[in-house]
Amino acid sequence: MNKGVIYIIYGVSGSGKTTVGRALAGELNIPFFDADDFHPEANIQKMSAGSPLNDIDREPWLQKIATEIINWNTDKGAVLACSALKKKYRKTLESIDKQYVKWIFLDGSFDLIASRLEARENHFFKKTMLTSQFESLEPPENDILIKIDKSIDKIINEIKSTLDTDTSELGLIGLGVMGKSLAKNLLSKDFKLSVYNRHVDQIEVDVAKKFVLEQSDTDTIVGFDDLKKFVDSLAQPRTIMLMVNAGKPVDLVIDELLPYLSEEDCIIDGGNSHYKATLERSKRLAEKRIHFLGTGISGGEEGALKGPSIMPGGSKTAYNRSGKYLEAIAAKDKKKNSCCTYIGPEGSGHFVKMVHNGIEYAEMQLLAETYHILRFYAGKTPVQISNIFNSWINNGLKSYLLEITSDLLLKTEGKDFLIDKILDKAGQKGTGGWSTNAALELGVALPTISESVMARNVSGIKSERIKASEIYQFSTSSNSIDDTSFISDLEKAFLATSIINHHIGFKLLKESSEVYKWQLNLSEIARIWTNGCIIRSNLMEQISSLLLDNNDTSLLLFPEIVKTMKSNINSLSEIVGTGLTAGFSLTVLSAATNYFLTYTSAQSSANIIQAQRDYFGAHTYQRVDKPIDEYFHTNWKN
Ligand SMILES: NC(=O)C1=CN([C@@H]2O[C@H](COP(=O)(O)OP(=O)(O)OC[C@H]3O[C@@H](n4cnc5c(N)ncnc54)[C@H](OP(=O)(O)O)[C@@H]3O)[C@@H](O)[C@H]2O)C=CC1
Ligand SMILES: O=C(CO)[C@H](O)[C@H](O)COP(=O)(O)O
Repeated sequence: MNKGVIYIIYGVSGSGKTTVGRALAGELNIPFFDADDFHPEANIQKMSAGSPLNDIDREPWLQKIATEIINWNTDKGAVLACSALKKKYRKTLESIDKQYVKWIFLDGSFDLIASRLEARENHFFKKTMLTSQFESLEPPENDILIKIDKSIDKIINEIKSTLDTDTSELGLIGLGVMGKSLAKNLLSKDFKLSVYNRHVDQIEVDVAKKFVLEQSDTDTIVGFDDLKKFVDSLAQPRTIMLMVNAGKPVDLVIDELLPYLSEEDCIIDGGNSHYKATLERSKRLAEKRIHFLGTGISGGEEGALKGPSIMPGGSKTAYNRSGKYLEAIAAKDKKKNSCCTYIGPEGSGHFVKMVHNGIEYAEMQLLAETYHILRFYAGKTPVQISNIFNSWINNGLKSYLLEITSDLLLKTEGKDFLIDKILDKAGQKGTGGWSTNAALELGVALPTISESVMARNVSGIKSERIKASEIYQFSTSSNSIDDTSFISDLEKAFLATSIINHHIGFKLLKESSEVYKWQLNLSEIARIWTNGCIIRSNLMEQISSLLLDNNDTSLLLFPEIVKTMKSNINSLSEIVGTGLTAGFSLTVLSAATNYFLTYTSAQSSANIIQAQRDYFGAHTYQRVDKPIDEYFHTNWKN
């Protein structure tokens, strides 16, 4: 482990060493010690009798403190209040490497300190000794000098800003797509930053230093490819943000960091880590008294630069200390509140981000299907489809994903649309699949999201799809259609599916909150998703205000939503029927329709499933005409 810094607040009696020392220790979250508590009894009696101590009296006292300083240095550091008036006393106290000792001298006039001492009661030090203290005082040399004729808050701020001149308040590891944007965002908010990127011979050389040189103001950022120097450049307790790829890289970086960290330091993992991995990391780091904030960040490269949506979960102490950086760089909602909020205990931040991405997967698939049917059933060009999407935006369906899809359709390469040049195999990094696994574990239905994952999987078997299409020779039909009513139905189907998808995503959040006892505030989660993130939309604004009134109700049961669904659901069924008949796969639109029809059916087909289970496996069933806690088995063959 790295060594802790000892901050020694010194000056004559009455200068405020104890008050300032305690406050500074609180700010830095390290222990406070008063040198007076280490006096041998003989010294206390001598001082109480009004006799000044001589250097022989002081020697065992200073030696005892010097030994304590060595101990505190191997732990997480400390703040010490000590008169230390003479240079030789200060030399005795400097029992550890100089770099770990910060001397802070409290400077006040005789009159000011005398008036403060007069106001003191029950203290063994008498005002008459002040003169000898001033006589003994040898002026400080290169120490931090703080004038005490101001409030305690101002004194602490001054000490902190002076200490901060040679340290950064925040460290960021990983200057990839997200790391670079977040670093620029943090700099724009005037935070003092150290950045680190690994060195890989001939591949990754001086990445951080080059990044620093590209910035307009290089005074507030320092770049490193040496991890120890990076850690040493940070103010303690440290806050270090990781923006590296999820999975093994996160553990590798944490393992490399650990030898240099001290207790109370905080690591923020801003990548898309799996929530269970975050839970494990939190436990492992808590054993070393290091805080961990598993933090979902959404907004892509541009969002990270201009203001993402941020979902931190984990140590509340760490959030209280380091959350200010995240809140400052996050996007702002319509009321100018930060789109960053403390989500809940360990793992919850990354769970919420995972569900965000699950909703994102289904919204993307919905847009892909909508584009596909407009292009190949309704025969629209990319430009016409872009215009249709824009008209939907103007009608109130505004969402980031709809906007970028409308935009990307206009991109050309020579005479061609770029969209036609892109291979139809969708990639994925896992968050959609993780959401599906979580839903299976928690027994939640997640059809729109899981079907979007499956659609990406099927898209991946491109060569087999080509072979199958040649064997089956199915053709899609594009009968002459009534443009206006088809596009109007599609718009309604799009809205209905999007509502169903959000209902499904929020149900997963609700169930996780109950099972893991996270007490998720769903309205607040929807609020921080109204800006900065990939799934920001008008619908999210509505969801946030609906959930504000009732955190427990399923979305599809809110009267406002019921009204919207009632006027759109027929169009959804209509579009799915038409599309499937015409030979188009509508994975998410169908999944949403099926979910909705099951969800709104008082009588489902599951009685047949129960009868089958009991028939072949004696799994028992409940009856509609008997109490719910009674189970029955039938001998079906007789
Ligand atoms: N891109 C996006 O839109 C979004 C991404 N995320 C998440 O943010 C995280 C970062 O993503 P992104 O910036 O896009 O990824 P990049 O691939 O652009 O950058 C990854 C960074 O991690 C570093 N890194 C990788 N492995 C190691 C290692 N073993 N030791 C040290 N450093 C390592 C890389 O260093 P080097 O340059 O040396 O390889 C690089 O700086 C991921 O978890 C991602 O899922 C979250 C929201 C949006
Ligand atoms: O988190 C994100 C946005 O919110 C990322 O863009 C995410 O990595 C996209 O996921 P995938 O690559 O699986 O499509």
